[in-house]
Amino acid sequence: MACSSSIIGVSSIYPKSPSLEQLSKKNTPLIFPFSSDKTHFTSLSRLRHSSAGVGGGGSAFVASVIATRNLTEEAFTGLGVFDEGSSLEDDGDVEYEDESEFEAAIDDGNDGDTVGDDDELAVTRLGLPQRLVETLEQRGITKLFPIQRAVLVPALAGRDIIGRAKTGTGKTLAFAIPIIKKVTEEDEENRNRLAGRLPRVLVLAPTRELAKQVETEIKDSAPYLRTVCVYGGVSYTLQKNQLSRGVDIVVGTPGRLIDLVNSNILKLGEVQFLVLDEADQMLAVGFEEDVEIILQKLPSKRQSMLFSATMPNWVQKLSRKYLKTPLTIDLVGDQDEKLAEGIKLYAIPTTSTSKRSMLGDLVTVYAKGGKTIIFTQTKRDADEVSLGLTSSIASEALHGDISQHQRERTLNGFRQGKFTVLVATDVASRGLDIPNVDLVIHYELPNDPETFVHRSGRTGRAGKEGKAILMYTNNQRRTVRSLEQDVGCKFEFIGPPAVADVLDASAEQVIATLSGVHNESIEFFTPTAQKLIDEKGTRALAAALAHMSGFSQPPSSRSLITHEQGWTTLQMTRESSDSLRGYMSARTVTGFLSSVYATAAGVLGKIHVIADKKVQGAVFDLPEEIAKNLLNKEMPPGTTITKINKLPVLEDNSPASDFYGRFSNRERSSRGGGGSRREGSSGSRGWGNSRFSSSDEGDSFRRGGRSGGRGGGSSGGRGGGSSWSSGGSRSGAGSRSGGSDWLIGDRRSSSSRSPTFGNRDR
Ligand SMILES: Nc1ncnc2c1ncn2[C@@H]1O[C@H](COP(=O)(O)OP(=O)(O)OP(=O)(O)O)[C@@H](O)[C@H]1O
Repeated sequence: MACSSSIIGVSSIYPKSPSLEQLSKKNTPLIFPFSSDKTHFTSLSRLRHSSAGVGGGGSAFVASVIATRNLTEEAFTGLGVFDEGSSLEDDGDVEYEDESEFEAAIDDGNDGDTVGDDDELAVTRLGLPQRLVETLEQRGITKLFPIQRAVLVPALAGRDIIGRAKTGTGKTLAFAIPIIKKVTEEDEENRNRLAGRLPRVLVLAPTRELAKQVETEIKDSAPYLRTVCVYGGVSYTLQKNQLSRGVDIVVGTPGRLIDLVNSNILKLGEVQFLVLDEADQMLAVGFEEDVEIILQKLPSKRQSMLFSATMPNWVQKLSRKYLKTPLTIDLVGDQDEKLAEGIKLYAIPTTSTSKRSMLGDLVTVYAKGGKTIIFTQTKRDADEVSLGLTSSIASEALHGDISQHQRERTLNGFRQGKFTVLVATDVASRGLDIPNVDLVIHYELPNDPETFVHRSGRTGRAGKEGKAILMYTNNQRRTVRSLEQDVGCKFEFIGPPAVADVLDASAEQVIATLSGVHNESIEFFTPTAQKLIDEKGTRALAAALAHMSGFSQPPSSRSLITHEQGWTTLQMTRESSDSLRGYMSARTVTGFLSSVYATAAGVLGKIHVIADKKVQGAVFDLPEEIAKNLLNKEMPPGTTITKINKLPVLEDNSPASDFYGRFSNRERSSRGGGGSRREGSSGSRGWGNSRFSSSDEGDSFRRGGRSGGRGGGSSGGRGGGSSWSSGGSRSGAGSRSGGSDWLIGDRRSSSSRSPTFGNRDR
């Protein structure tokens, strides 16, 4: 089987596209080493034809022009017009001493005719079948995204491909477009293809939701082809009938596919194209055995494409065994930044009591009425968080204990905007494409950086903007910093939303809600409204707005530290000339309060010292009334006490810790939960190791249980898969394993059921 492979590095796109002919030559080792230390819009890579390569020796240079840091027009610059006639040899055997020399040559040589030409990505200019172009355009897809452009030429040339790109950058169409083109053209040549035809394309996806999504994307792009989606949890009969009527493309999860093959309902003998989507996730949900069984049943003469966020050992083995001289197209590579651009990241310190109470306010202020996905670690938390929110914001839970039918209804309802907050376990973190999700909240730290990337990637898709908020507890601070390093991102550290911001955002949302009220209803209420305005003026409308926002009662004060209602956070600072200058501590605050207002000292809540060494100060909580009294007292000269709306940066006096979500190895081992069906032995917290996702997904639903079975088949130490690309900050301790709540039985959530902020009564 195949042994050598070729790599197209970070967004390696050519000033002149390699020709179909060239890319179809299976032994051409096209090596595009990508540099990690450069802006990828300008970084260049050297292409060196090995002696075994076509074109016989010599060397040429090829630009690695773009990065998928974002999907701006700039990102597309330099892709070059799709040109089947051009070839790498056209660049000649010119040696350049360094990249800048080559860059200059590229600039000179291009004369602006290939670089930066918007039209070069236009779907109308790619030689695609007219029917496909029309449906793509109807869907608003007029230009290819980078991964699609990068895959198109080699895929059309028949190359096997391993692909990787950031979340939401269009990987589905990257494989779908060339396959649809080929299948469509084959049909145009052979108009007598019989009804009852056997599938020519097989797409494997790790979850039902993903399989359905891929099916939809393909059906929407090529409604004239027969595409059937098969997955467990629903009746065979419909799928059987659909298959028996003849099919071009089958998309499915491995478990149900095997069942259909074994019962002779699905025949794979004519499959020409295989796609393995989210291959590493197949491993994480225990599908490796099933996948291999299916691959062994496929005709050996076929084209295969494999998309995977990481390359754990199993995926590497799979590609070596079942792919022929694959071309690797890696648009992420060693880039520091693993997240799709356009996602603004926030981190907020919380406690187990405050996190739930501030959730509603975070959604109100940061999503502003748009769609939000909240990720929890456990199904129980997903249920509880959703239930807790529902009193103020319409929300639904999504996890593996919910029936397939209900899961589909929930997802559809969320897509259609029937409710705005989805609370999900990591079942929804991979691949789900829900348009216009404005906000992702990590209610708990993910189990590893990669889960963080996938969860966050549910927003900011297809070049749009989005926000993600990470909730963490004080002793997870170090992990948050590690996450920044691992993912190559920067968090803006925020505090709980201020009352004024929540009120403003609520009012804005109410205004948006009002614009959706039907005219007939408005007419019905107009006489009463007129009467109220005559009697009370604008206060009548203000009262209605307050009530609709959930604030019939005045918002009560709450702590900026714990978010608890009825508390006020005050700040105490001392002038440096003060005779007591020196280190400010909790004891200093208590002592001071005892001397000026003993009652306050007796009921003091949390105290934190301000981190800035230039400021001698601390913040502390007092019950609302006591705080008011204290503020009315005269202070000794040099000391100031004020009410604050935003926390300053505080000293971290908690013990350092370094672990990811609750079920990262490290934490779970401390609770002795070693009985996971998937024990990750990989030594890295980072990218590229075997993944043992916390996902409670996959056909574990289908099989009605999660014990043993295939997941546990390969015992113990499966880890240590080599990372996808070397270098970077990938080391670290404690890869997670397992992590779904079946591992911990009936653990109760530690979160309290504290009400949401203020006296919201919705
Ligand atoms: N060329 C394009 N122009 C406009 N929209 C596009 C284009 N290609 C894909 N899209 C849209 O972008 C969205 C994201 O695509 P897709 O789900 O394939 O991303 P992905 O890379 O597979 O993401 P993930 O890694 O999260 O699974 C989809 O809604 C898709 O329809």
